[in-house]
Amino acid sequence: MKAAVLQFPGSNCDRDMAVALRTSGVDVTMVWHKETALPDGIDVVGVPGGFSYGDYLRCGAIAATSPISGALKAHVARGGYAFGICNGFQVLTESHILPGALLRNAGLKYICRTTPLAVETTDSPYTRGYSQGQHIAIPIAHHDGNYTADVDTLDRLEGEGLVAFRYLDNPNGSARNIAGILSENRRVLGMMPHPERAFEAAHGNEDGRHFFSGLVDALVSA
Ligand SMILES: NC(=O)CC[C@H](N)C(=O)O
Repeated sequence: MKAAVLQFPGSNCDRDMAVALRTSGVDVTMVWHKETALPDGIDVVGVPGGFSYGDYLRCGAIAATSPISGALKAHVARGGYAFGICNGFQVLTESHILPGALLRNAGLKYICRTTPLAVETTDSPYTRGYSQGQHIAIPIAHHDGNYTADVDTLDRLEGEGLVAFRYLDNPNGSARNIAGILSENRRVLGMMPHPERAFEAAHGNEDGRHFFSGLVDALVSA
């Protein structure tokens, strides 16, 4: 199984994402933002966390117009798999690959801590490694994690079971406690918490491991 991990100037979770994927058995190629094509035979694209382009304009807004973003949009339009963590989620909403937007945290502060989540659906490659309703603890580190969308979109996401994760403590003011969502075809996921930072014993928490092992199981059997 092959993955591409995108790298923008200011990405800082790209190597963590690659380590989590590689440790899960995935062949990973790092792809610089100036590339206009993804490597051949890619099964999934990872859009990592960080501060792409210094968070200028809005988090993820400039990355959404970078050369590689055209290839990402084409990959998703073809039904390809992709996931964005934190700044990656912001890139996916700014690219209009996923609906809604990530606003400044309600408390106006950067928050860096581990937060409890509920797994809202197991019907996706990213969440199938968990059980329905399972409570997990995953680190967050962001200042713009306050998920918002219009009421119709929020109703649709909930009605179609496209909310992947919900905060149990809503640290940032997100609408309906949403921490992560899926695309309509369930092949694209965006989430603010960082499963790659809770991946191995040295992290003191391995709750993020099943995100990657579930993805590998799903795509190997796809
Ligand atoms: N860890 C991250 O990816 C942070 C995303 C973004 N820079 C924010 O602070 O909201």
